This record gives sequence, structure tokens and C-alpha cells, in this order.
Amino acid sequence: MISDDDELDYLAARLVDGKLTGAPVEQAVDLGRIEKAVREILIAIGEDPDRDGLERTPARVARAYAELFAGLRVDPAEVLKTSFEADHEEMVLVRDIEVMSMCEHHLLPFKGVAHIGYIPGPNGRITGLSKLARLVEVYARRPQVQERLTSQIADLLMEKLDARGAIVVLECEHLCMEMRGIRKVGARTVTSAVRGAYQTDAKVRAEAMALINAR
Ligand SMILES: Nc1nc2c(ncn2[C@@H]2O[C@H](COP(=O)(O)OP(=O)(O)OP(=O)(O)O)[C@@H](O)[C@H]2O)c(=O)[nH]1
Ligand SMILES: [Zn+2]
Repeated sequence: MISDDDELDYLAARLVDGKLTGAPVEQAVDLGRIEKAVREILIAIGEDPDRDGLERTPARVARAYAELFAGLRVDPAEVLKTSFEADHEEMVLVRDIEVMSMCEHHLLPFKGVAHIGYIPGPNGRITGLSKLARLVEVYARRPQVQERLTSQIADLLMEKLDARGAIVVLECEHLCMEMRGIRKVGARTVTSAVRGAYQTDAKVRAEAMALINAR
């Protein structure tokens, strides 16, 4: 059994500069329980969990899940705590931020890119560019559906930065559609969340979409 809390703390710390506010690690991820469950799965599929190659697999999977779901232990608001006053009231847009998450229906990965834009409000704040990517990490490292991942990012930007608008577009491929079920390799799911000025002003939205699509 693994009880290496230090390593888990380290994983979570990588998400938000060591500022942890989520549930205590031992409550959030029960490594021993995952190990037992994975051993059961191996038996259920007709494997021998004690054979050489599989002996340490339950422990490996437990560690992997702890990392894949580390976002559950992190408060996303922490990511945007460091923000700056700025005169800039124009759009800020970061394109092609890597997204890797786990679909909550099958616990299979989906991956792709996120494009995130916002417009600081008159009394609003700007944030460090890297924080947009960290926000993706925190929300993606949880059991997710792409739609919720998209809107959670947009909502938090509006709330914490007092933004005049936020736009989030995700383009992802879901392994649950590729490896199993319908088996359509390469189908990309595009989701968007528009808030504030991006919702009310077609010109602002068009400008963002042009920036997102410019290659
Ligand atoms: N809306 C949404 N659906 C998703 C996402 N990830 C996976 N899915 C879908 O979730 C659905 C679950 O459907 P169910 O019919 O309950 O499960 P299933 O029998 O495994 O579905 P199939 O994949 O069609 O075989 C599937 O259509 C998946 O393609 C996501 O991020 N957003
Ligand atoms: Zn799925």
C-alpha cells in the first residue's frame, strides 16, 4: 500500500504554487482503496493480478489517479489570487493551451486545446498569463465533461477578475469515442462559453473568434 503523502502534496503543489486550499490529501485520494479496486477490476476481466507484470499495477494506477484528479484538492480561485491593476481594457487572449482531462462517463481521457480570452473591466484586474493555463489544469484534473470544463473557466474569470467579458473555446478528442463505442477516430468536439461583452456584442465576439482561428 502506498502512503506517500509527500508525493501527493508535491503533485498538488505543482498546480498552484504550493497554495493548497482543497480537502486534505488523505481525504481526497484514498490510495489504498484505489489499489484494492484496481485489483478487483483485474480479476473481473479475467487477469491474474499476481502475475509478474501486474503485481505493482494497482499501486501504479492509484498514483496515476492521484495525479490525474489532483485538481479536486485545489481551489481554482487560488490561481487568480495574484492579479494586477491595469489600464488595459482591451482583449487578452491566449490560444492553444494544452488540455488533458478525464471524461466522467467512462474515465477515459480527452485531450486537445483551450483558447481563453477576457476583457478587463473598468475596476477589473488582469492576471498573469500563466494563470490561465493553470486554471485549465485545476479544472481539467477532475472527472469532467467538456462543456462544464469550458464554462467553469469562463465563470471564474468573470467572477474573480471582474472582467467585462470572457470567452473560452475548447477543441478536444475523446478517447471514449475513439477506442470504444462509436469508434470515430479524430472527431473533435468544440465547446464554447461566452460571457459579458462576448455575449452582448457580436463585434467583440467576432474579433475573438478571428484571433482564435488565425493560424
Ligand atoms: N456532452 C458530453 N458527452 C460526453 C463527454 N464525454 C463523453 N461523453 C458522452 O457521454 C455519453 C454517455 O452516454 P451513455 O449512453 O450513458 O453511455 P455509453 O453507452 O457508454 O455511450 P456510447 O459512448 O454511445 O457507447 C456518450 O455519448 C459519450 O460520447 C463530454 O465531455 N460531454
Ligand atoms: Zn466518455
